[in-house]
Amino acid sequence: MSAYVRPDALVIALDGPAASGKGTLAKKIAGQFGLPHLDTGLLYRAVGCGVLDHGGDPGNVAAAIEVAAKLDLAALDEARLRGATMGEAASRVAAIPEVRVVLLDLQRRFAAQPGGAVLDGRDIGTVICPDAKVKIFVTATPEVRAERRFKELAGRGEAVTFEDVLADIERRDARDSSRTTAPLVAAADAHLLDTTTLDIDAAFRAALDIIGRR
Ligand SMILES: Nc1ncnc2c1ncn2[C@@H]1O[C@H](COP(=O)(O)OP(=O)(O)O)[C@@H](O)[C@H]1O
Ligand SMILES: Nc1ccn([C@@H]2O[C@H](COP(=O)(O)OP(=O)(O)O)[C@@H](O)[C@H]2O)c(=O)n1
Repeated sequence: MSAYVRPDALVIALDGPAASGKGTLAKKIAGQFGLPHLDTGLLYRAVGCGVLDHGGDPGNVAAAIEVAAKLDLAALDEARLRGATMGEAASRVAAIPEVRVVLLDLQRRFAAQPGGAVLDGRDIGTVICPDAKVKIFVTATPEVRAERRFKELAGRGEAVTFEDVLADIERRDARDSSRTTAPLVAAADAHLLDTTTLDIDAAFRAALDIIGRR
């Protein structure tokens, strides 16, 4: 069952590949407009993490569905979920169509809050909120994205190399783009925002410009 979104609500959808900067932009946009923000990648990371914690394989359909069905948004351990191994596990459970079905309603209900909401992920503009007022597809070259994620993970004390991070990003992008259900693809009516040569402030200004032109 899909949630009813008021016609005057400002729903903003940001999608894009790993470490393109969509989460950073989504947070800043939500702050600017006083809207709630949902990082939908965290949901898939939490499912992957839950399966791993029970000693399971993220490719195990039954185990992933069971964890997804019991997901508690209030109990997400964000710091842990942002670790490199969780990104890979997330991408594997995210390729299971039944897991996506279980998480669909939760995301739509979040988007249906009275004033609107900002959601970031892979399929927000295409599947979760096809009627979003603004859709932005955030990209950057794989090398620049890997550099950003490498700095982030190294800053958290994770023992990673740039080469490992780049390989992880390319593997996840390929899996996310080629899966049959809700693949990573820009919605036909999304605005493309390439952040390769933009710092966070410049990317934020470009996003505000897109939103202002809606
Ligand atoms: N335009 C940018 N320039 C430089 N670093 C950025 C930019 N946007 C985001 N970052 C940094 O890159 C990393 C990944 O950004 P994040 O917003 O988490 O990406 P995503 O949500 O697309 O995976 C974070 O450490 C963030 O601070
Ligand atoms: N709406 C979404 C969000 C994330 N995901 C999956 O979850 C994984 C982790 O998403 P994320 O947004 O936390 O990853 P990063 O872009 O931050 O690296 C992605 O690689 C996707 O496989 C998805 O399928 N659909």
